[in-house]
Amino acid sequence: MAASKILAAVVDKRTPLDGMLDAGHGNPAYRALSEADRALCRAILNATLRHLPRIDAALSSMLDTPLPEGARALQHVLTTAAAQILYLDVPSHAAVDLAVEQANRDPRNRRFAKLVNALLRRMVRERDSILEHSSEVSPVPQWFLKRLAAAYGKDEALRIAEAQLEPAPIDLTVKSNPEGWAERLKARLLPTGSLRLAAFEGSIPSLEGFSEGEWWVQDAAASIPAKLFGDLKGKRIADLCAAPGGKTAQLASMGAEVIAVEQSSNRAKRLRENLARLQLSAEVVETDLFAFAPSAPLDGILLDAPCSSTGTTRRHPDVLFTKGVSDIEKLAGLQARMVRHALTLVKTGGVVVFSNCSLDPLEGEQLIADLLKERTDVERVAIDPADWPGLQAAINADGEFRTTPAMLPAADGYAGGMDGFFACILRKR
Ligand SMILES: C[S@@+](CC[C@H](N)C(=O)[O-])C[C@H]1O[C@@H](n2cnc3c(N)ncnc32)[C@H](O)[C@@H]1O
Repeated sequence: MAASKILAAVVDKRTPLDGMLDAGHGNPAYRALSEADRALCRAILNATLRHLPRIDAALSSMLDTPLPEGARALQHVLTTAAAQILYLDVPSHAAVDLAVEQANRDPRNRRFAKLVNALLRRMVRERDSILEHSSEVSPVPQWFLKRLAAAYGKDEALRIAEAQLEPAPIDLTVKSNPEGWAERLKARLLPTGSLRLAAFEGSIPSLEGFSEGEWWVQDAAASIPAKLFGDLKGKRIADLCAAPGGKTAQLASMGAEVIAVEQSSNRAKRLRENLARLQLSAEVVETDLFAFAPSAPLDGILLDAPCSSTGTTRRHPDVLFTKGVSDIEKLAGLQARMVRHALTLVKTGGVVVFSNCSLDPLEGEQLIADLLKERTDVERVAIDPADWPGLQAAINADGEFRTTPAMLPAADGYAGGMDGFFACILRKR
């Protein structure tokens, strides 16, 4: 019940999923559920959104005539039931019964209850053949597949789209001794220096080293930008979009004097809490970065800018339904202004590391190419693939990092993939 309502808010109103699944302030239908039902609701929503184009295709191939325009609520009931039948390890008959009950409960949909029953029962019977044919349908919405194909070519676009069907594994960044922690946590040491946990369902805080602040959760790709600074001992660095603080923590543990700038006070609170657990220190400044004025020019800036987040669809499958091309264009414009502002805050010879978790060149390669065309006082410092063994394929011809979920093959029983990230180094001449 809650799942189909929340799905409606994502798909019809473009409401991001995270906020609605917040235990304190989330959607009332979700908050009314028990812990176990909340977990099931999250699993249903993630499976539904991850496979939505394929579920929609399967449902419409089984309907002689499309559902009427006014039956959106019914469509969401069917889609969440189909996700359970096709992609979740839950009893199919319970999913069918619940969907029929939901149709009966809503006066607008009551007349469709028999259809819901027949359609979903057929889906249970034909499950294997539906799944077999599902690969004929793009796993991501067409608008996104088109943008991926234009940027990466058709074959790579499909590999990236397929990779986003897998939930992201959990990666950790450790303060020190990655080999030792890999052994203790039975994790795989990745070429980024991150640790990847084996399939994990427990609670993160119960893992060894969490309460001692020895590590934090951070996708392998997200750990790359801070590492691009090299030696940071004694350097003054501002992290301009800092919360929840994964990169601030890296900069602080690399020995920098860090100013963490964050405009959202809720997120700044989380950043402070995270730093406290990790026993790392940074000056936290709660402000819009455009109003941030350090007392003296800085040695460096990390600008991990707000973006369309299309590189994080493995963990946020709602992104492809809440964001679109106009958001990418708008965010690219904001990032272009942010990076120009960041360049005013560093000293001559200082660097700005620019990064974000978008897969779209408009927010990465293109944005930097436009900046370099316009500014002769800024140069790009090429990242040397020889410094990044195992990640050479993620460094483009211009010396920028471009990771995608299709990179980093699975190995030794550990999942593959990493977030889509763009990162580059700019130096002020
Ligand atoms: C992609 S997240 C940053 C993630 C962070 N760097 C990390 O590694 O944990 C972007 C952050 O920038 C903040 N932000 C967005 N616009 C901002 C602005 N104009 N000034 C300061 N912070 C901003 C958002 O509130 C959000 O916390």
